[in-house]
Amino acid sequence: MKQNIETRYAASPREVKQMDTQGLRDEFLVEDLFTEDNVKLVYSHYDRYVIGGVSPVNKAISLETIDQLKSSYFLERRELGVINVGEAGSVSVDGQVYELGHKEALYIGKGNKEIIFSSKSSSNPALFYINSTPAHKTYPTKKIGLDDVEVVELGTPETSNARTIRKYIVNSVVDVCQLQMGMTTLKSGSVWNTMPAHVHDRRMEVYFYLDVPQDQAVSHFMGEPTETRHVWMANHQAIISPPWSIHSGAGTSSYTFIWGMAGENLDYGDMDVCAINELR
Ligand SMILES: O=C(O)C(=O)C[C@H](O)C(=O)CO
Ligand SMILES: [Zn+2]
Repeated sequence: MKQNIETRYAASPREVKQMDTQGLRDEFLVEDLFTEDNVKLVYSHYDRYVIGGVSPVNKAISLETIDQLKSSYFLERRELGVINVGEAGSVSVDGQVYELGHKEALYIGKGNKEIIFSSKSSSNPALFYINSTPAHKTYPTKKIGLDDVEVVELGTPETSNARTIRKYIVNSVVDVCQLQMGMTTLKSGSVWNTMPAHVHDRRMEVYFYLDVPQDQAVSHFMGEPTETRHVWMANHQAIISPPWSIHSGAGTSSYTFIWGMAGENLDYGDMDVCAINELR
């Protein structure tokens, strides 16, 4: 089994200002997360965040360590969040099997050696979106189903930003060292996520777009609030947001995205909100 691995370095606002379309895409966009019977991993130097996709179709896939970690197994010094964006599947964690249905999540604590991903049916495979961060302590592995999440409603139809935020891996739901993950779904007719936009210099963030119809797209906005850039994104693509950058998007239809964060604190509400009419 191949693990397709990329490294992304951290870039400063000064460098990013000079980037053209392809430069921005090469630096921040994560494509091809799901290829049959493969693992794709992107190791980012922002908070040493790992973004990945695991797509077991005809066989089970084990998560192996990568050179970037210099560890004997992947979770030797890390924790892992998994959200299944495909059909039914399971994750075996040192022999304990967790069944994950569509949009169910699993938090896996540091120190677990053998992580094996499987689909229930090769004709309707699971798609496991994964995020991983360095961890200093072992917390118990926990499945987070749709009934376990914290739900927040934000926005209004009048401002085209009515959406539901589901917090899966946050410290009020599961004990974590630094990883946070959740899912935001736009209501029909609304297109703007994370508007008003914000930054949080204490945490980097990654957005992974899903439920984007094949002939539609999301224009994702990034950059300093007064120096924004956009990146056009398709279904099942992710984008890295540096801590100094806004992360917001407008779709040509409604859609869903998974956000994941790591850094200085676990305070979801620690955001510096940008006035909409001051964005440039
Ligand atoms: O639509 C939103 O607003 C979000 O989903 C915001 C993210 O959760 C986020 O950026 C958290 O920092
Ligand atoms: Zn944010």
